Amino acid sequence: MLLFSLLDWLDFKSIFLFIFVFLLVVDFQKRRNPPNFPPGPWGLPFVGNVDAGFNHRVMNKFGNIFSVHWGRDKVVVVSGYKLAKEALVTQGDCFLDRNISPLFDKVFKGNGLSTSNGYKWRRQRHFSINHLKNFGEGKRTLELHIQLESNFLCQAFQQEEGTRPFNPQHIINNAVANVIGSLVYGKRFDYDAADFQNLLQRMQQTLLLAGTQQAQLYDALPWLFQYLSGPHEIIYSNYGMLTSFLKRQIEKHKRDWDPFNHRDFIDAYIGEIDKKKNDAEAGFNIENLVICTLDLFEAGTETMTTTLRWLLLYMMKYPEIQGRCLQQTAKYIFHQNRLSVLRSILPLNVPRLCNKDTYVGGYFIPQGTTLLVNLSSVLHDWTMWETPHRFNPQHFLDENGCFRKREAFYPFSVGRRMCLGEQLARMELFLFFTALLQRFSISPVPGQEVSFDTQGNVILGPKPFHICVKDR
Ligand code: HEM
Repeated sequence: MLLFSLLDWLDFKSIFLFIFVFLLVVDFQKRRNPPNFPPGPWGLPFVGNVDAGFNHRVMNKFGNIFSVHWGRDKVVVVSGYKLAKEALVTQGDCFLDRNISPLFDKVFKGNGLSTSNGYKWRRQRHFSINHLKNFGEGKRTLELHIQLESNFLCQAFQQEEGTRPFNPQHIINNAVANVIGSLVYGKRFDYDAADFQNLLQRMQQTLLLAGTQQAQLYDALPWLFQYLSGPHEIIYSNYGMLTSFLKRQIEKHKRDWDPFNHRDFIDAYIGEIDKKKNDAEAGFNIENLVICTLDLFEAGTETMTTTLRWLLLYMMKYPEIQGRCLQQTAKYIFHQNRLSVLRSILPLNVPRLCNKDTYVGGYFIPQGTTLLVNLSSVLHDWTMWETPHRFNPQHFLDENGCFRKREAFYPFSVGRRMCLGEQLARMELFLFFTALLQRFSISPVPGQEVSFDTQGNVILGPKPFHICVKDR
């Protein structure tokens, strides 16, 4: 009896061992790189180089081009101005598509602006850029919205004025969300509206969780991790809330839609659904409208909040630069609306997928490879900047104090898939920043060092901090 059970057990053990070895061999075969593929560090079986510590900061030590494995994907990472430009501009057409991770694919399903590809992406992007232009530069209404919102922002700072330190994050977040909200669904929310605050906090939480090691593991082995608990559950519940909020806005717009008066993005998009009803491939439908609005809302809120928070930190750290900004109505930092803060808040671009065999930096990149560009490394490239690791507004000024354009200014990325909201972002940063600076002097909490410690992997923000403001 005992012998039989032992044999049974041995059998089970050997079958298990056989399957494990077999899977290891398959995994090894799958990971074998073609000749002249960029070299890279060895990763663990099945999950590859998934590691929360493996972010843009440690990437530099592997050289300007290297490869890693992230679960199912072979990923090539390029750094430095020369290679980033080659990949994003010269070879840009080979890397036009996005590689959407399983975690996000479940929500976006090939829709939206940052997560669609091919003809659908081209039509959606073209429509959105036109819309931003008409509401922004053309009609000037967007500028008015921003100015109106900057009054609310200053009022909120005013309430905190004096010696009481406060964390400006949620006020700024609400202000920038209101700008994108006025553009997308034509509405702003007060800074003490609890439901809206909750929504914004969930959006922040989602981006922080998306950069964690557990989220990377989900992407490496989605078939396993979808049955286990982890951050993906919170991420999906947050997206559920966000999309319900946007669906409610869309429903309201549908009810009182007027073909002769398009107040915002949703109105214009509903009109486009009708115009494009014979072109299903272009993807103009309500499902896609939800995802496009989600995309604009997400892409245009946390990025802006984080940049403005960095600006406040730099102003506190360098009071003499704050003084010079004020004298020159902030043109010292923002000449011709150009953001000259040497920080890449999105250290890596949104992953691209190679759509045909090509070469970058002499290395072979086969179709199907994922490309990541280390944008942060371009902003810290020794060959392009005089003092790449110092906050130095002189980088953008010539010897006569006039603005000079810099080739390696890549925070919005470059090429056909670069940031769609760059013009809006520049206008908004300029107007918010100058409004705050003209009204208040900004200083650190007495006795506290200004810290540039960061948090987040997807968006690189400062850790929460407090400021003191005083009426000028
Ligand atoms: C300081 C502010 C911002 C920064 C630094 C920034 C940066 C970026 C970067 C690096 C990308 C990825 C480009 C690539 O893959 O090569 C991107 C994409 C995108 N951004 Fe921004 N962004 C900012 C503000 C905004 C705003 C305000 C909007 C909304 C209007 C926006 C909408 C988008 C969209 C929709 C995409 C996806 C574009 C596509 O895939 O075709 N961004 N942004």
